[in-house]
Amino acid sequence: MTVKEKIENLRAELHRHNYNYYIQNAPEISDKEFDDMMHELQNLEQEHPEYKDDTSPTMRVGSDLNKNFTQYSHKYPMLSLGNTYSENEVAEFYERAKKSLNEDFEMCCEMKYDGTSISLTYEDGKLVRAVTRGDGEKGDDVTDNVKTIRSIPLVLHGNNYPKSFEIRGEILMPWEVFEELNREKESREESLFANPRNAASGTLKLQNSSIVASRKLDAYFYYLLGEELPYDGHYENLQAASTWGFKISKAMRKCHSLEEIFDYIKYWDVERKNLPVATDGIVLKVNSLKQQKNLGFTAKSPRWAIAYKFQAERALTRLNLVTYQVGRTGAVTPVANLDPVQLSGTIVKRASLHNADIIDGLDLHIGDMVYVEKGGEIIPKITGVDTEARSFMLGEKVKFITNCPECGSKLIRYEGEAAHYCPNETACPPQIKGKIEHFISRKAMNIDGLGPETVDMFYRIGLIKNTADLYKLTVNDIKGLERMGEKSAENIINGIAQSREVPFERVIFALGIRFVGETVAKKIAKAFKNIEALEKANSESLVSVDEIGERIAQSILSYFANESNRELVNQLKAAGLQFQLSEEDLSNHTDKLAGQSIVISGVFTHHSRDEYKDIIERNGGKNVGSISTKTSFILAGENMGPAKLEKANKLGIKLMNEEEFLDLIS
Ligand SMILES: NC(=O)c1ccc[n+]([C@@H]2O[C@H](COP(=O)([O-])OP(=O)(O)OC[C@H]3O[C@@H](n4cnc5c(N)ncnc54)[C@H](O)[C@@H]3O)[C@@H](O)[C@H]2O)c1
Ligand SMILES: [Zn+2]
Repeated sequence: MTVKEKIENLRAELHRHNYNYYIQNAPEISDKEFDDMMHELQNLEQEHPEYKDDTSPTMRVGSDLNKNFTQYSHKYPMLSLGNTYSENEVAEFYERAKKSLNEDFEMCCEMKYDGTSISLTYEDGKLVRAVTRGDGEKGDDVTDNVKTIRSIPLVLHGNNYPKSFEIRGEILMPWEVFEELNREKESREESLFANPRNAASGTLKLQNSSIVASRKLDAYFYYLLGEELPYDGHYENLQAASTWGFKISKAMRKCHSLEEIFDYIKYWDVERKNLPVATDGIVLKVNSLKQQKNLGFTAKSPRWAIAYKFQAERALTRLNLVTYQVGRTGAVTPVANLDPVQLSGTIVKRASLHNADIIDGLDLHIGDMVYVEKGGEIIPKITGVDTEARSFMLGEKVKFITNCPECGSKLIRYEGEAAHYCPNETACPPQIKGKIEHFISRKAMNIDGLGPETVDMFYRIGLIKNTADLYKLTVNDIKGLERMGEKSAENIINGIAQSREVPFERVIFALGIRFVGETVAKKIAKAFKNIEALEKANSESLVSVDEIGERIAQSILSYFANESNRELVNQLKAAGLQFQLSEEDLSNHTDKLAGQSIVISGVFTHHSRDEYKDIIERNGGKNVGSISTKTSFILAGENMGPAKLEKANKLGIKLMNEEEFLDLIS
């Protein structure tokens, strides 16, 4: 590989990881791995200025911009921080500042909170706007969501705050809330958040502020900006801000020597484990704003600050075996079986290896001594191999299996996906069981009294082979089976019978077509109205439905192209399930708002907000959370927020009152 290719590869990889991290909130690699790659690229670019490129990930802040929000330009750019994992580089940073300033200075040390950054603007003591970092130049306006965070003051205390200022800080999801949220997600078989930071930034970008409110976010503030701040000292300004009602960390301290700085680092590396929120390092800032100005900025970060990041806690242990799990979707996950080892308070015996690329990247061998890290995840993972510890006793190189461990089918890998899949959807045991479990789950057919264990048992003893078999069961078939009395048997059979009334959209969801979640199922039900029309749909008619792209369309097509899926649908139809919209649904639906994006704001008299949301959907419109150029109109009640009103005026978006709206759809 030439240097140029190496640089291009690194750039492409870093762009991809930025996207996974900031937009998808689902990183594939650890922060340390990301930072190491970034440093490698920085070094190469420095040695080879001939390959300079302004779009390189080294030149810009990773972007969280999301098309569902209105964007707002920052008055002062929101940058990242230079970071290091080495104490030597902290010392070098300190010496550089000392030399450039050439006068006395103080260094403010503070915790590096690991959440997502936010900029708040206050005017006359009131919160007027909350904007994410975005790409550093402009961010997403998330004011409505931020207003639900209780520790953020909407109105300031006292009266000695500047008339207009900006304050920046970190929005965080406390550990406790994060763990609870992931437990809930796990029980619903949804993918988990990798860490509280991704959970916080994902939550902040939700369209529904009431869900944001239920997630109990918190926030700490660490920069005050404006033309008329009370002090020249960063530390002093923040102490003032705490009297106005902002949450300012008690862990801030001004240091006057490198020794004091290292004491601070040592102390907090241990003590931070007792904090209720995640931290990933220490931030050092030259305290005087005047001196900060003298030191200035690079394209991406200030020269007067640096982040020292803590190493994630890790343990070293032996890899004994790699086993493979087949999930409900057929995805195959490699699992490392380890010599038990103590890590952050628990004993770890197994760790995820994610996919074949990760295994190859580690050059993993059986018997290797491997590093295990937890990094906020529920399942720990392997982050490295101690190659020095290899001896002649080393076992075989780990090779990803080629056939399904459950049914023997040859595994496949979809274009652009990291995972291997077993394609034998209709006969691979964990996939069948998984399909049935999904089918009976609460958001699908919601069959009372029937849980995964019972389904597992029915399958094991050959009572059911697919979801349609459920509808053939009788009380006599199942009473007397493992822990199954007459009463529970009747319950189950009743529950199954009642599920015949479950509406079409949930039946579609229950089929478990890849990529067809609850929302997509709803859209499909509305668009096609019955299963026959859906079976006949082609790629064109599918992608013309809102929120359905190529990937989902392909998946639906290949589902119905499969003979045994069509056969199953026929059996379910014969069993009496709802395979068309109800009369009521059909008569209630119109296309009057088709293609329109509508924002609801204010208080209403004729219907509640939720009723209006429903009315909009039933008439083919789309509810959106915040105003943008794509908004068709605003359904405006009384007391619409001033920020929203201003934005609507600025973008020239029409306001419609309740009566006008009801006229429109009547
Ligand atoms: N794992 C991955 O795939 C992946 C991908 C992209 C980025 N990342 C991680 O994200 C980092 C880049 O993110 P980033 O640009 O937000 O940088 P960063 O998180 O390393 O540091 C900058 C941020 O720190 C926050 N911060 C917390 N406490 C602070 C304080 N007291 N004072 C000032 N700022 C404080 C601010 O939000 C600021 O934007 C990378 O270094 C990497 O570790 C990981
Ligand atoms: Zn299989």
